Amino acid sequence: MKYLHIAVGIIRDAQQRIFLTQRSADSHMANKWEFAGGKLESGETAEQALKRELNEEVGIDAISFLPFMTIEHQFDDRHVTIDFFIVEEWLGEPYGREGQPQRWVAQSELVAEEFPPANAEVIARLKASA
Ligand SMILES: Nc1nc2c([nH]c(=O)n2[C@H]2C[C@H](O)[C@@H](COP(=O)(O)OP(=O)(O)OP(=O)(O)O)O2)c(=O)[nH]1
Ligand SMILES: [Mg+2]
Repeated sequence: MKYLHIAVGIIRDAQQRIFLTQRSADSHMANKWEFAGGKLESGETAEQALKRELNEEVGIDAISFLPFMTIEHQFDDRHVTIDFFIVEEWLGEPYGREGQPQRWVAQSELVAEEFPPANAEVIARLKASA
């Protein structure tokens, strides 16, 4: 079993819209929509990984972010711990820097089925507070 620690950013603008990107067709959870982020590298904190991944994947420099929740999820082939952060201040304009499709969605209109199953509780909490 693989054990992975992931840091992801829920990028939210002043109109309460959230920035999503689509996972590639050849990745785990292929074609699902996600919050940008990825695996912690050795020696990194979740916050450091978050900043690095947001720069690599969506081209922004995160200025301030707050922990939102941590989820443990068992997939068939891996166990993941995901630290979700709300990101509300950044430099630059987010875009799919690795060529991945992107979109902004109103927080109240997020659809849980579009995301990996690990995200269900996070989506429910975001919608409940929208
Ligand atoms: N980024 C992200 N990953 C998620 C979310 N929900 C969820 O279950 N995951 C899972 C999918 C993957 O198994 C893992 C994230 O790994 P990743 O493939 O993005 O890792 P990475 O960016 O470091 O990519 P790589 O270097 O392995 O290509 O977490 C989410 O909302 N965002
Ligand atoms: Mg990633």
